[in-house]
Amino acid sequence: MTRVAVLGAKGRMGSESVRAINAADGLEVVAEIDQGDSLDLITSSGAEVALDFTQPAVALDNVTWCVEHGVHVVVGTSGFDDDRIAAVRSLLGDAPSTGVLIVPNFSIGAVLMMRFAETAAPFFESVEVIEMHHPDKIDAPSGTAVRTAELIASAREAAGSAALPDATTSDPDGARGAKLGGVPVHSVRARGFVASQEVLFGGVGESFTIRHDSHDRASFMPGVVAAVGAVSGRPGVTVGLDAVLGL
Ligand SMILES: NC(=O)C1=CN([C@@H]2O[C@H](COP(=O)(O)OP(=O)(O)OC[C@H]3O[C@@H](n4cnc5c(N)ncnc54)[C@H](OP(=O)(O)O)[C@@H]3O)[C@@H](O)[C@H]2O)C=CC1
Ligand SMILES: O=C(O)C1=N[C@H](C(=O)O)C[C@H](O)C1
Repeated sequence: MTRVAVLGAKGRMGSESVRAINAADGLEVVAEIDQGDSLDLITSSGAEVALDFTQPAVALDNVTWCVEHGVHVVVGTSGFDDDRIAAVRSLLGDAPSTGVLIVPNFSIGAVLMMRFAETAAPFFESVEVIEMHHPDKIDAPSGTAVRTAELIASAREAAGSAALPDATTSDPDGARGAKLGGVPVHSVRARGFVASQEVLFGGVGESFTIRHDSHDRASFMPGVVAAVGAVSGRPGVTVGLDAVLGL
């Protein structure tokens, strides 16, 4: 049995993860940690793996604590952009024995959406990302949108793509969205959504849209279980679920 601590255990994702992990073969939740609880519960419960679903402001501190105590950690919390990932890499140093698996989105459809967007990126003149989430989400843009934009920007840079065409000279209210790596990202917060995203590509005479919808948080659970089961066998920092899924 792999012993697992869940951080943010009373939250939307944490509570669903506790149920999914306890229902999975070979995994058991030994610590349910939420706001106000000491992280010492991780070590006192004998957890080998921690799963973080807290909030962006505290997740890096939680990861640091886990690495310093030799506990493998799966990070589901958003906010891990390239700068934060670099901070985790330097925390682990040159000879990491602890695994840190940072997963912007655990759903298989979202993982494929990001992969397909990265593949399409060099082939179109224009690209924009629209993400849609429930209005209780505290951060914007979503971690998935940040990761998608970073992958698109890297693929375009590697291919020597030109800057996106855009004649806008007046945008006092930010209608053209946030620019991440030069890619416009638009965030919608509306009741009825769980997590959705569209990546819109445009070329001469054509458009190409990749869309993914999570209608229920159950969509994240197979990925959560796979990540928690895999992290101890992956020392160092891994970003995304691709390698765990064999993509
Ligand atoms: N990677 C993925 O596939 C997914 C990632 N997410 C991300 O996961 C994170 C959590 O989302 P969600 O479950 O919806 O959020 P919730 O607000 O429902 O849950 C977060 C929980 O963490 C608790 N918490 C806050 N700070 C701490 C702390 N320092 N230590 C322990 N617990 C703490 C909160 O308590 P309190 O409310 O009292 O502050 C709350 O119970 C977000 O960043 C979200 O973007 C969400 C869905 C999928
Ligand atoms: O807060 C959420 O709900 C989600 N957060 C993650 C993100 O910021 O990308 C993953 C998914 O989109 C749901």
